[in-house]
Amino acid sequence: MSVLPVRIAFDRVSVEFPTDKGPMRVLDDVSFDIREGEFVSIIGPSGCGKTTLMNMLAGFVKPTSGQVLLDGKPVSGPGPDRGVIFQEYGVFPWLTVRQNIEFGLKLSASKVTAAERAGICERYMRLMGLADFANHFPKHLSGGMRQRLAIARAYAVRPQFLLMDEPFGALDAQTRSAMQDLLLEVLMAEGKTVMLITHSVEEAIYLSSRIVVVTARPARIRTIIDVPFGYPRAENVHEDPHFAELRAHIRELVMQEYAAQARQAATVRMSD
Ligand SMILES: Nc1ncnc2c1ncn2[C@@H]1O[C@H](COP(=O)(O)OP(=O)(O)OP(=O)(O)O)[C@@H](O)[C@H]1O
Repeated sequence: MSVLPVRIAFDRVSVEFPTDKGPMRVLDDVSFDIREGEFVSIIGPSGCGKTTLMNMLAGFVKPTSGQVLLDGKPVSGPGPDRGVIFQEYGVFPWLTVRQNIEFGLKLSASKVTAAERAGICERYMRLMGLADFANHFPKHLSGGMRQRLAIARAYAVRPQFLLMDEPFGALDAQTRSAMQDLLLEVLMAEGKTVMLITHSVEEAIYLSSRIVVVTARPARIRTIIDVPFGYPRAENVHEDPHFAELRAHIRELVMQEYAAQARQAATVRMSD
């Protein structure tokens, strides 16, 4: 069996941010690779450093030590090869729904004609349930619709990499599940390499090929778990007994890290 190439490499990465009390270490010696076409989820306690990990890959934050490599080259800044979707709506309030989706396409290195652009726009507006709102501005959309617009904007550019930070966290359960299925469809059709941050163990197992569990801050790798389900992923995988076992196992690990975080916080309070 041929081994697919490594596209993303975190190589002994540490990050420290300056604070009033001196440098705060957020990531500590993190190393892992993501291969072509892999879907890797990152899961761990709140505030442990997951977004910082993604921000380095997106090119917004530089490591204090170690390096983040994209196809073997250190990340030097943001680029159109990486579609980034944040927790908070990444839409331009001064552009309509259609203009928001078209925006990235106009910038995109892969030149598309105006007719192709219009076609891609229509397709994503339809898929995201936004077709009737093409000429609306974001302020007239619900929070969930704005988030779907942000997702549509990222997908429309067809980036090689999708970097998603809790993209579905603010959506209602039904929309969240529809968005997960749509993401799997987009991946099947276009074959991307994905890094997803999520607080949902269920979501991580349903979507990923591997799950990286990170520790309480400073985030280190606690363990990396191979998800034993292939693609296209059957929707009823949720009912597989292995799914329940894996969910219980990962929940236990994450709970342990939350407990470690609470202990650390108590120690800091006592030493204040
Ligand atoms: N640019 C920055 N300057 C200073 N501190 C920062 C910066 N970015 C993040 N931090 C701090 O680093 C820590 C980790 O933040 P990060 O957003 O990476 O965590 P997270 O695991 O993604 O959290 P959550 O799950 O709650 O989104 C937090 O304490 C945060 O306040």
